[in-house]
Amino acid sequence: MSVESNLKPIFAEVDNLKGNFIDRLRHAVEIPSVSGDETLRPSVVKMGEFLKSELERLGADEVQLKQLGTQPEPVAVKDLPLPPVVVSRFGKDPSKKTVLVYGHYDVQPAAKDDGWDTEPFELIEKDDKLLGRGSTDDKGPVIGWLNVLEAHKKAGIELPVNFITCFEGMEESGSIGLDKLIHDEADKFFKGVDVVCICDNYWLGTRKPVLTYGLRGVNYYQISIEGPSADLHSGIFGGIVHEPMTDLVKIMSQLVDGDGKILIPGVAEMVAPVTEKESKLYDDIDYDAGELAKATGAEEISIYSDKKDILMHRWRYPSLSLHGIEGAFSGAGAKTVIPAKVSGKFSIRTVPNITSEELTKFVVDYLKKKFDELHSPNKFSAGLVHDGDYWLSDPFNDAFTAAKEATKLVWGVEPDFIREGGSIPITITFEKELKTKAVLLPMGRGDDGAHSINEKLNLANYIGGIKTMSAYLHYLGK
Ligand SMILES: C[C@H](N)C(=O)N[C@@H](Cc1c[nH]cn1)C(=O)O
Ligand SMILES: [Zn+2]
Ligand SMILES: [Zn+2]
Repeated sequence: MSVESNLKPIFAEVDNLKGNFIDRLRHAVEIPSVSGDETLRPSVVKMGEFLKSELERLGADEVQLKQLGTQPEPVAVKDLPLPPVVVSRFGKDPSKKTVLVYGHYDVQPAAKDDGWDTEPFELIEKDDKLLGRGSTDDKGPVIGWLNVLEAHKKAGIELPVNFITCFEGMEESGSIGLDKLIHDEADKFFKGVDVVCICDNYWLGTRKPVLTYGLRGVNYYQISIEGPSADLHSGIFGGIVHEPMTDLVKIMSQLVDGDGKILIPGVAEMVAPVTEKESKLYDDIDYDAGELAKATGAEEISIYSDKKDILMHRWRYPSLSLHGIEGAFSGAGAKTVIPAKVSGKFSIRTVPNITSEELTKFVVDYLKKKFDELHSPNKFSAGLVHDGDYWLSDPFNDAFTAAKEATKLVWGVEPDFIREGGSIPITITFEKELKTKAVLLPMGRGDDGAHSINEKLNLANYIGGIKTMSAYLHYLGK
């Protein structure tokens, strides 16, 4: 039978089971598995357990919750258990290829007060969209793989490949512990993997499907400044003490300028120069510069207006973003406090040929120099919180060719091959440790609002994504 005729009954089941698939995602979204919030760690664990029970129900030959020990410093809660990695296996036929699918079941924080129109941990169906935290990043795709298994089962069609899952619960917090697990399991649970398929990014725009062959890395830093032993009244102490927050803001303001230029010496010099061949690749990408305004919801905030400039600065140049200040007053009202200890958080998205070690040296030396220039008596410390490498692959290998065929079958167009500005640091670890290749097959759209308020997944992308994932397995296995 041809791939296409094998897929027909599976696609029919995907359409039939739409309601069940939405309910499965609803259940997942209702578990607030925020890895960055230590108080919600039990929910992250619960989400891992939910996936395990679903995989068992779907007939896995083996499902394990791999424990990763406790979370290393900095943590507020001592001996905080890391969420388990959910590994499972369907089939072990030596005549078939083996595909490992990776996804993450943790999510970014979300609160209605941040400006959401609906409760973030409730799945709302509205205007053919599924709204809720994690709908696109990354519960939709993770649950999508479970749905692929169910559609095969209901259609009575055997999986065309051996299928392994690796679903983690710490991706949004640096994938702590996963590198070691992959290393330890390379010759055990993950032995013989031919392709790693990752569905954890998005189309570039809203109309055309894409396949992704490059990611930026990310280095996350924290600067802490500590002065008085407790917060102080600014009427009593303002003007007569060195304030930690003032020191911190001065330092943070010297990291990047208003045009996105990183002010830390040495960083720009590490970036690989643009070749003529690379420069030409951007010309053919289907991207309208106007999509940037739509995706941000603001007309005038983009630094660049030219398509090539936008894409290059998103994919192949580093960027530095300031994320927040822990310990600072941030509520409503007008509290007149001098915070005693504040920690500034920022990250740098990395690209070829930046190395994490060299970058961290440049960053920490610069931060120390800037603090010394303040002549402040406050206590200063700075360091790397977590890092993960950039990734670049060959979009013409057989793993990408199967993904291209699957995409074309489902969406009726050839996908664009793109890079991505975000980071999935574990991609490179899989490739190195399992001596294999990875493919990024995104489910959601560029305007899904991952990490933002009102995160959504279009129903068409959810259902089309499940069909594309199914087709991918069949083209790969043929
Ligand atoms: C692209 C992916 N869905 C994602 O959102 N990755 C995160 C990874 C990360 C690293 N530190 C914290 N989160 C990202 O790119 O921010
Ligand atoms: Zn993600
Ligand atoms: Zn994310």
